[in-house]
Amino acid sequence: MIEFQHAAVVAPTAEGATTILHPTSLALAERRISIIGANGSGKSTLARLINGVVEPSSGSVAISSGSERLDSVSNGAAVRREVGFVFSNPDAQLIMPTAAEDVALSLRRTHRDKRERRRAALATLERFGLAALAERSVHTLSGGQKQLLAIASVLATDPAILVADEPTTLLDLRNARLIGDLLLSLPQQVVLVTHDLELAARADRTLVVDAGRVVFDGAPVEAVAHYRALSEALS
Ligand SMILES: Nc1ncnc2c1ncn2[C@@H]1O[C@H](COP(=O)(O)OP(=O)(O)OP(=O)(O)O)[C@@H](O)[C@H]1O
Repeated sequence: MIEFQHAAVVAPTAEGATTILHPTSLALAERRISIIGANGSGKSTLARLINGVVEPSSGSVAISSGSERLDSVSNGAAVRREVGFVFSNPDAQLIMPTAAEDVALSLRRTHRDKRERRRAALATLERFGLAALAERSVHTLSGGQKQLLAIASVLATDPAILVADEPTTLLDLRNARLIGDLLLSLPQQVVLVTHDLELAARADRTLVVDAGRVVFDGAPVEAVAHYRALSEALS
């Protein structure tokens, strides 16, 4: 479960301070949650609060399971172990020379022994259909393969939650569908920020963000209709 309690984000600007996210309270328990909204509305900020990359200026964000509650600020390191994050551009995430080494890097904490770590990395690649690419330089992979590898690297340590910020934006139709299908079929709780309204509509619950506020929270099909109406009102 992801809990926002009056979480707000205010950023300093030359003119003073600007509110990026107004106080927001949410209890997110559904397995697949999508977040939609216009450019600059605050979706990434909302997503980044979940793993503590962005800290709330007031209020709190926490993940909980059973009686355990991990605050994104005071338990930041533990939260980041439980919340994997995938960006739209896999180049920002893939830092090792080969695919196998990149997955192994994610496993450095959980698998201290080098040979064990490599075995686990290869097993992860196998699980995502990437075994044949294990020794390939990540620079030679296609955009779709890179994104799949970035997701595999994040999921290698089996986080409880996966937050993906526009993971299909840079992909062609086929790869966008492939990655979208994969994300929605994961056993993890998935929070998906996307401009792909078809994909967003396949979630269990959808948040619509507008000008730093969650303006709709509910059934995906109704959320998409709400967002379309908002966009039309502006044009
Ligand atoms: N650290 C910061 N300082 C000042 N302004 C910021 C900061 N971070 C974000 N913003 C502003 O807050 C607003 C929301 O940004 P955010 O990245 O959350 O939007 P978004 O909905 O994810 O947009 P997009 O769809 O374009 O990725 C934007 O106007 C952005 O410029």
